[in-house]
Amino acid sequence: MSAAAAPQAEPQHDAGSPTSGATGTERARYVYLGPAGTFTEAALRQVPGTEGSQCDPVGSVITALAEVRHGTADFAVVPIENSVEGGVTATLDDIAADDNLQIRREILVPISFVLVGRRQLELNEIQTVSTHTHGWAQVRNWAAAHIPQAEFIPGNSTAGAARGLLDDSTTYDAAVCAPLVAEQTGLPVLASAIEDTAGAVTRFVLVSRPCPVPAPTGSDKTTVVVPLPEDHPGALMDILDQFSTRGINLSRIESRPTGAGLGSYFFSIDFEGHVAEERVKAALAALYRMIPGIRFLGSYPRADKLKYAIPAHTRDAAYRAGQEWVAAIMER
Ligand SMILES: O=C(O)C(=O)C[C@]1(C(=O)O)C=C[C@@H](O)C=C1
Repeated sequence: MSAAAAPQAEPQHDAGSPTSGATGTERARYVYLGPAGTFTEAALRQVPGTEGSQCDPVGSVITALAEVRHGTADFAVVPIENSVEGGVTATLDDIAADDNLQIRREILVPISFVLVGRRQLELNEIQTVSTHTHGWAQVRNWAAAHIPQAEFIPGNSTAGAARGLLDDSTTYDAAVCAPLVAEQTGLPVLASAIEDTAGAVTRFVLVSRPCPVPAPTGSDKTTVVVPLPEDHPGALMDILDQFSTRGINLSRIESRPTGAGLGSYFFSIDFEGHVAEERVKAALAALYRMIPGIRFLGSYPRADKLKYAIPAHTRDAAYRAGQEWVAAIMER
């Protein structure tokens, strides 16, 4: 099926999809980085159709993606990018590892943190504080100013760190988490709105096994993974050229080590546009000719529904006009 002809596959309609792993009578199973109260759960709750579905917390991003790969879950919601701290490397690396996953939609969650304690404590009494490393990175200036004596203990998630305080055997004094977790647990809030950057946002993605690409909405994003070719001077410039020459705007590009050795990298790239657009097809085909190891991770609707401008000479109509002109020459 061509991408353009593919139906708009909203996740709530996926239960009957042969690629979703669930049949028409089964409920789809969603997994997310838990426990209850993580920002990832807040992202999951924004996905239409999750209300009547089985939604299970798991211990890590890697576990969530593995469940989808192995077909024990239909969908995973995982964090991919934070407006302050950048890419979530566990997600970027794992999602790029093979062709068994596809991004179906993106979800944006505003981020604000509170400091909760095992009991009511003065800030200068806190010796140890736990949270997710990405959470810590977003409050580190506040921590340096207000609890400089506190040692950071990395946790699997913000909510996991906070819920750990309910356990008598936990040794740390405080945790950084979402305000909702303080409400859910009743843990005392020692400080509020402690994020270093007001208005921070984390971007999450809903991931399934590969399936037909949803139809373009006119406000879409595409994610690809491009290995950095060896012995190709100017490779990055040549990669970027494929986008710029076709008027395609990148919204994220990050280089990540492949793990195969020093100097071995791949680029994780998001750009504005949908694989059904002629300019995007042309760019992807050109990249494939240059770097056959390129991976397509999905075209999906933008969460902010922002319409982007497509330069006139790279619109589908312009591509068609060009193709017709060449065809007319061949028919002379
Ligand atoms: O620990 C959580 O609550 C998460 O959902 C993970 C996560 C992340 O990986 O960035 C999500 C949003 C916040 O930026 C901090 C942590």
